[in-house]
Amino acid sequence: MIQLHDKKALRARLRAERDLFATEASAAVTPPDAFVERLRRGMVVTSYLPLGSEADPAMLAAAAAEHGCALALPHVADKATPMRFLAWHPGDALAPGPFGLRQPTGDEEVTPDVILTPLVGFDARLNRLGQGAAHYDRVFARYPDAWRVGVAWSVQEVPAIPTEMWDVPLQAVITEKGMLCHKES
Ligand SMILES: Nc1nc2c(c(=O)[nH]1)N(C=O)[C@@H](CNc1ccc(C(=O)N[C@@H](CCC(=O)O)C(=O)O)cc1)CN2
Ligand SMILES: Nc1ncnc2c1ncn2[C@@H]1O[C@H](COP(=O)(O)OP(=O)(O)OP(=O)(O)O)[C@@H](O)[C@H]1O
Repeated sequence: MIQLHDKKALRARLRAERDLFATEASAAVTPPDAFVERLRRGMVVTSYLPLGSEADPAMLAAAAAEHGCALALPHVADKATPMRFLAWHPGDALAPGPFGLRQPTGDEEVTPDVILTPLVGFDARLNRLGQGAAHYDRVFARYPDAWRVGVAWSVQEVPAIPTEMWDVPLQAVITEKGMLCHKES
């Protein structure tokens, strides 16, 4: 049985390590060939705008846009309401949301083909630790056919993330060092 405090303590430790890495390193997440090869014209790719020291997926989103993909960003109302993905074009207006987020102002909900996913921690089996609100866990359950790609700094990898019944693993993780991918996906 996984104790709630295990995840809480791991989250706190990993956020601190991520903050340190972001202040000391001048790393960037660039699009690996294996990511670009999966992009097709007309796909919907959801990105996110980094909070604090999160890895920035901007160059992955730019590669997707160059390959004719449509972009979207997450929109949350609060911790309890399910997250939605709203269409967004680079340069479109953003509005302040909860948790210091900047969010799209439109109301065009889209179905994702590729979900670029922020995370607090991951392991080699591509289990993911998030903010603890289960926003992405619920999205993964709702869109099982979307390609689930985590975006992170390499220092966010740990030997094992405690998993629970509802956790849906990622299929790839892209860091400043490249892409980890599950062979079958
Ligand atoms: N950049 C980004 N956008 C995102 C997420 C995310 O993790 N990162 N989300 C993922 O679900 C959704 C927003 N949900 C969130 C849920 C909880 C917290 C939260 O508890 N934040 C902490 C501080 C986090 C930190 O220091 O890194 C807080 O406010 O105390 C943030 C976002 C959608 N957009
Ligand atoms: N698919 C789901 N539907 C409804 N509730 C869920 C679902 N998945 C998880 N939860 C609830 O959300 C809580 C937080 O889950 P968890 O700690 O795994 O979040 P997380 O994966 O770290 O966060 P996130 O996905 O937002 O980044 C759990 O205690 C669980 O009760």
